Amino acid sequence: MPRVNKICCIGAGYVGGPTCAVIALKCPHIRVTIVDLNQARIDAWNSPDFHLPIYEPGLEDVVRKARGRNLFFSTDVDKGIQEADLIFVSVNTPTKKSGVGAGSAADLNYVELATRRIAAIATSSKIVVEKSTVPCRTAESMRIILEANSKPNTRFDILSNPEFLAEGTAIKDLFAPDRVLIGSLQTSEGKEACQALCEVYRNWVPNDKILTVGLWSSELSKLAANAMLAQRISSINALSAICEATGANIDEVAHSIGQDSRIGSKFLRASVGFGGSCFQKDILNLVYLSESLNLKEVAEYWKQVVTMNEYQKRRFSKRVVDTLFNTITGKRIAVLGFAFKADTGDTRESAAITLIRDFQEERALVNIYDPQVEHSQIWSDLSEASPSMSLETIQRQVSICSSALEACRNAEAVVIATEWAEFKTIDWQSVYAGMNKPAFVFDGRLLVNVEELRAIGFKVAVIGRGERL
Ligand SMILES: NC(=O)c1ccc[n+]([C@@H]2O[C@H](COP(=O)([O-])OP(=O)(O)OC[C@H]3O[C@@H](n4cnc5c(N)ncnc54)[C@H](O)[C@@H]3O)[C@@H](O)[C@H]2O)c1
Ligand SMILES: O=c1ccn([C@@H]2O[C@H](COP(=O)(O)OP(=O)(O)O[C@H]3O[C@H](CO)[C@@H](O)[C@H](O)[C@H]3O)[C@@H](O)[C@H]2O)c(=O)[nH]1
Repeated sequence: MPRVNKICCIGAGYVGGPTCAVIALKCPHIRVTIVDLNQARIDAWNSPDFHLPIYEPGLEDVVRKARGRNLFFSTDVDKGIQEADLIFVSVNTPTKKSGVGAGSAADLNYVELATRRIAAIATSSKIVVEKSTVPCRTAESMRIILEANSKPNTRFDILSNPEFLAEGTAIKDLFAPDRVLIGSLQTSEGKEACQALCEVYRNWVPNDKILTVGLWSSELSKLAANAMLAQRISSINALSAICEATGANIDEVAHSIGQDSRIGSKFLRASVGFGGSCFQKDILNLVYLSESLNLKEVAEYWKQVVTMNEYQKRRFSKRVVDTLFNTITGKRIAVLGFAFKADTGDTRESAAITLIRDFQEERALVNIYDPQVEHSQIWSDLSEASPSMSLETIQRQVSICSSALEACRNAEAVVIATEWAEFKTIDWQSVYAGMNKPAFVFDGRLLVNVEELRAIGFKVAVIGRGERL
């Protein structure tokens, strides 16, 4: 069995960075180099004050312990490839924006470029591990590219090792994963390569949590896991609409059904809609795969999960407008939270972006506060969401504030878009004093104590609760 001494990870993003930093920490005998074409990102990973490019609880501590010891960050992709005996491909696989499959298929250009680079540079045998989330059978395309371009006496074994970490809990998830999934060809060489990667994980993951399967099952399991998780959220959000219309309470409904051990209590939190770089992209990927396989009904089934999510976001912004007497023109709305979930600075597909765009279209004034998201990121997301508006126009309507209290000053309504823990301890009495009356709170994250806020004088609307404000 080949022994892994040197690992290279292509892609220093949300997955490559934390994943390989943890491998370096847990495997001091392995030299891990994370490479990326993006100089600014690598500089941030190497920054002397550990101002890392990603905010993730516990990540700085891991990087402090391993960087310079057996963990390195570099833009020298070729050297990283050349030296490694195992290479993770952890590049982005966004939804295609143009061409065949635009809007649903995964853009595999980055995976292909990285694969071609490996083929061009490698002069010794490598295990190439697909870490990015990809459609079923991508490993086959990678194998064909590598074999067609390989040098004499150089062999490539391809593995699929999808990542299941969630942002905000990435380090916790990597330290104690529910499972590590490794797919390989069921040949003796494929199984040997698989065992070599298993050995790496065995340094800290119990053996019974390391699952070895066929390549295609591994690739499909990743898409399936995200589709099932997102489907739960769309299901609970669909029920939240029924709650609002009937007077049932979604918290009580979620708790009641979650007690059934066959259903389970996790991932049943109604919200303003799921966001993040993965759920929508991966479901659309599954939809495209189903369509390409002529499985029209299967494609329609999964597509509905995304449709419901869009509906939930729209339903929420419409509720804000309807409640504020059918017009928000010229009214100030404080949006608390811009990240797609708590404990991350990531804003990809964040529901807050859609809400703010809807408020802008109604010509409201919007104050935003988020404890982690960079201001430049907010401006770039809002510009992308409203391509017909210049940044100057957007900035006449939208302000970024440095605290929740500041954002709420002179506002008519507060909208909670992200479940940051600090929003649970807001001094609502002071917020109320600074707002125009009647003062409204729209809780899209089931976060506030409704009775307490009503006692102060607020009118409170909560997702999945339809009682009078
Ligand atoms: N973000 C998550 O929580 C998460 C979790 C599990 C799986 N995934 C999957 O992992 C993959 C990576 O996601 P991410 O969030 O880390 O993306 P990301 O955009 O944060 O990082 C990808 C990095 O790859 C680099 N890159 C692209 N092509 C390159 C090349 N040819 N050579 C060197 N560097 C290159 C980019 O510059 C970028 O820094 C995706 O397929 C995603 O679906 C993401
Ligand atoms: O009960 C819930 C749980 C989550 N969410 C929302 O769903 C989105 C996604 O949350 P989460 O899954 O926690 O974060 P991600 O980082 O997107 O992680 C998902 O996507 C990753 C990328 O593929 C996978 O690796 C993870 O296993 C999978 O959980 C966020 O907007 C959450 O606010 C809800 O609305 N209700």
